Amino acid sequence: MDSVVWRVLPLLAIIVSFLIFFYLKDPNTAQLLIKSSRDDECTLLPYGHYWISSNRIVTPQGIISGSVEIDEGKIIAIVEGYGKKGSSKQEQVIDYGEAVVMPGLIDVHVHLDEPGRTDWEGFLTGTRAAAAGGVTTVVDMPLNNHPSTVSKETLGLKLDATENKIYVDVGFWGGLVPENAHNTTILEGLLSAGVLGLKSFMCPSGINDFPMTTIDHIKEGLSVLAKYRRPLLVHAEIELDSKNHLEPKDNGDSHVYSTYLNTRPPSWEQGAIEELVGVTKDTVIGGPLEGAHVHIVHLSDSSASLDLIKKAKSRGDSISVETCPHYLAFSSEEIPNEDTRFKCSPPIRDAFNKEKLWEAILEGHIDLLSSDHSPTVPELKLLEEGDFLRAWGGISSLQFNLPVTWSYGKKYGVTLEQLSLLWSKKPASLAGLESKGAIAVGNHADIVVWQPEVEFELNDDYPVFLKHPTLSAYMGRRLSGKVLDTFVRGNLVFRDGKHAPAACGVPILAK
Ligand SMILES: NC(=O)NC(NC(N)=O)C(=O)[O-]
Ligand SMILES: [Zn+2]
Ligand SMILES: [Zn+2]
Repeated sequence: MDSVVWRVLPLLAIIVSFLIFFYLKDPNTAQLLIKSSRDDECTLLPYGHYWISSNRIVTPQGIISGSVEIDEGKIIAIVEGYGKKGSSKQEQVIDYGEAVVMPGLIDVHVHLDEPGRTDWEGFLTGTRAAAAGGVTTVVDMPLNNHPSTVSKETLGLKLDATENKIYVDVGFWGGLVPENAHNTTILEGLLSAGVLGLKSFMCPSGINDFPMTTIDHIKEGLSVLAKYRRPLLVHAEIELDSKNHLEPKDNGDSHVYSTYLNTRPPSWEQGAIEELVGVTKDTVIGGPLEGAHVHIVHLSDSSASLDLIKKAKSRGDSISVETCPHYLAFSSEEIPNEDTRFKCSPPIRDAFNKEKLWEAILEGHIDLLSSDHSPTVPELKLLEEGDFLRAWGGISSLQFNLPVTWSYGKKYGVTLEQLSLLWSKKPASLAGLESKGAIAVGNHADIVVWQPEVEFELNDDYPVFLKHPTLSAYMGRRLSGKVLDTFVRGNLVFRDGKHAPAACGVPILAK
């Protein structure tokens, strides 16, 4: 008898390890570190196999009336025809009626500031805010946390810090800085450790251990990235003229927004993008940098800068661009004196610029949206002093992505399908998340359910989960588009102002 057991045991071990391997292996380009045991605390639902019904489900094939079947965190069927289900068995159905069922938002530009600056934000507060806003995946920027994420070791610190603290899935960009641009071993170490791509600044970042890169550093970075087929995200502003970098006393009243606006003219964006498109010409198919991709973050200038990007795209360069809700919601004319909540770089420009950004979005020249959520502590935002030149630059907005872009976009005719491309499908493809970004069979059940027609006031009674709600430029606004429920890989992580008891988001690493 004993000898039989000893013969069967190794066989069993092999079978079990095969099963574990296939369970953990995600068909994505990027891999999720999925926990092996199902934890009831991860979801507000008492079941894991269920149907979601609605009259407005946004799918890649258009808006349908029907039901989505979810099991074990995945979408396993989509059936057209409201009220119909795929099987006759008694099953759990969540009927949302007229509420919109859309893929969860993927925000590829957030600064969660952990480890090192959890007084600014943090994984816990940041991802709770994300879940409350229907954002099911965020990709965290490599700076504002301390130390910056510029090596395999510093990525390791970030991964450790996520433990039991993330309510949505979180990927990571690594930093391209002069030190690693010149050292392929460090850079490849960082890429092999799983960052989804790199990010660099063409002007000072405001963070000491995240120095800016020149176009030569960028070229070196791109030649490594070409091999990994991952993108480089660039903060594209160049300090062109030192005259623009005046001290407050020389440059008008620092409590007036236009004083700050004049320090960062559109020519700064244009100058940086000119240098970039001089390099992206080599990313065309058959070019020496084929496989590399440049993504311009937070575009504000909708004139010459955008024209350069359009031209580069039309000749086949691998280049894309994002803009952010604050450039689409606000204009410089309406920013009150001393209201430093609106300070960011590149700056929010005039109303004409904003109109042209919307036009570019609707015509498909801007590929995607991101929040560039970049909070700090109220003291550094200088809310009391109201000094635009000395205040921290960064807008706090992660929880409001969907209602803001819907509320301000409606009058330009933005559709639900366009929002879902801009906030889910395109960001997923930039970050290499093949099983996310669309309501499609086989994908992760990452879903937001919301009511576009319901209006609300962002006042002190509104449940805001950001660490420092007072910093957000959206407070006090009336918005439309209320998030009801948020699902992350089938877990109901947020409903009716409440989060699931446990934080069961997972880190996403590139393979
Ligand atoms: N260090 C930052 O967070 N900077 C950010 N600040 C902004 N956008 O004002 C950014 O993304 O450039
Ligand atoms: Zn930036
Ligand atoms: Zn940023």
